[in-house]
Amino acid sequence: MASPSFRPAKAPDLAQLSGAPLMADTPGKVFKTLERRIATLTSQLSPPPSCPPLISPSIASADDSYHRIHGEVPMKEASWGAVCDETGKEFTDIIYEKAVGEGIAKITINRPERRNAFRPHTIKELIRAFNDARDDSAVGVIILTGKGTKAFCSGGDQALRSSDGYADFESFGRLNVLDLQVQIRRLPKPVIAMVAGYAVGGGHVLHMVCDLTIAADNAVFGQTGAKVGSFDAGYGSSIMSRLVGPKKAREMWFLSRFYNAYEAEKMGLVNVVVPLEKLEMETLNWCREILRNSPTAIRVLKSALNAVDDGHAGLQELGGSATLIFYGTEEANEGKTAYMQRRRPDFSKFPRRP
Ligand SMILES: CC(C)(COP(=O)(O)OP(=O)(O)OC[C@H]1O[C@@H](n2cnc3c(N)ncnc32)[C@H](O)[C@@H]1OP(=O)(O)O)[C@@H](O)C(=O)NCCC(=O)NCCSC(=O)CCC(=O)c1ccccc1C(=O)O
Repeated sequence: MASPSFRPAKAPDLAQLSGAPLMADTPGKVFKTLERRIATLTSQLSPPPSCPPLISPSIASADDSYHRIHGEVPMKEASWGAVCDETGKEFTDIIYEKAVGEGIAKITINRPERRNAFRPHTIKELIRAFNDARDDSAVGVIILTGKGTKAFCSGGDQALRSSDGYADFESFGRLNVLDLQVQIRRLPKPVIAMVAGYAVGGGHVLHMVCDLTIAADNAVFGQTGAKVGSFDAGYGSSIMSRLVGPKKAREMWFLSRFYNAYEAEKMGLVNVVVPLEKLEMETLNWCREILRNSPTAIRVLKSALNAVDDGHAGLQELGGSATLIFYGTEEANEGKTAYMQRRRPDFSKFPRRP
């Protein structure tokens, strides 16, 4: 992104400054008045001296012990291995891959001829892939993306929309994308939306429920519901309002406009915008940085960041992580062991910390 530049402060010409009283005054007074007016105009044209630059210099490679110890992650392509479904069959609507030797899974919506619009079957496959990635303890981060460069996802397949949801191979409709949203939100590993092209309608909601969004410079974001007769009154409204603020959220839903990647970044919808050709490399970088960090810290942080907004379900997720950690302690083990040995547990040696 180009660095913002302020217009240089240039001295205004005298014609601008000429006011009737100037001519009648003594030269000393005229000079002082001129000086004051120039100072006022100059202060309006140039940034105040203490104003920090809008883009702060990167400290990613600062020369301090923190950076010397942690260093930078290797910049290299991933080697992807395809994953079949649990019955050994190939997925049809998605591509599911894992990076060889790295804890990264990549799930790609594979309907580029429909701008990666999803049908119920697509969602069922996505749910199965996300379940697998959750259960695989070698996986620490999951990328969600769309096939090709034209679209991340254009929402529900409108050709399959009926009076009770979306119907493909069944005689009744479904809105099963809502189950997928909940699954991503509760999944105890970070999910990163890697967005090239359109992320609109239900596709826009999908990127919003992901933990992070890396956008290519060709990405386009927006809700179309008010134009196509649909709305997401769940996460699609509440998370958006949290991300961009209530006024902007109303604008996005009521007007159904599209926003380019830089506008989306400014609104807080995406974490970073990169050139299209660098999209996957940048996303891999973010994944690798996350993978260097404590998985338990990240698990608890994700549930903590969602807890208030997700109400009881959010607390349950956070509470589940607390129980998981507690089970690993001697104190918890004493309770279980005592039960198994049919004796009274002895918790006396465990501190009652302040
Ligand atoms: C995305 C576009 C802006 C791209 O425009 P363009 O590049 O010009 O391509 P097109 O020529 O329009 O499209 C190529 C091809 O793809 C077909 N297509 C694209 N999008 C869809 C779609 N969503 N459904 C069906 N088909 C689609 C298009 O028809 C073309 O096919 P041809 O055969 O070649 O003609 C533009 O395509 C566009 O505006 N698309 C529609 C975007 C949209 O309105 N999406 C639906 C929003 S509503 C929704 O997603 C609800 C989802 C949902 O299930 C839900 C319900 C209730 C609560 C919550 C949710 C939720 O959160 O998801």
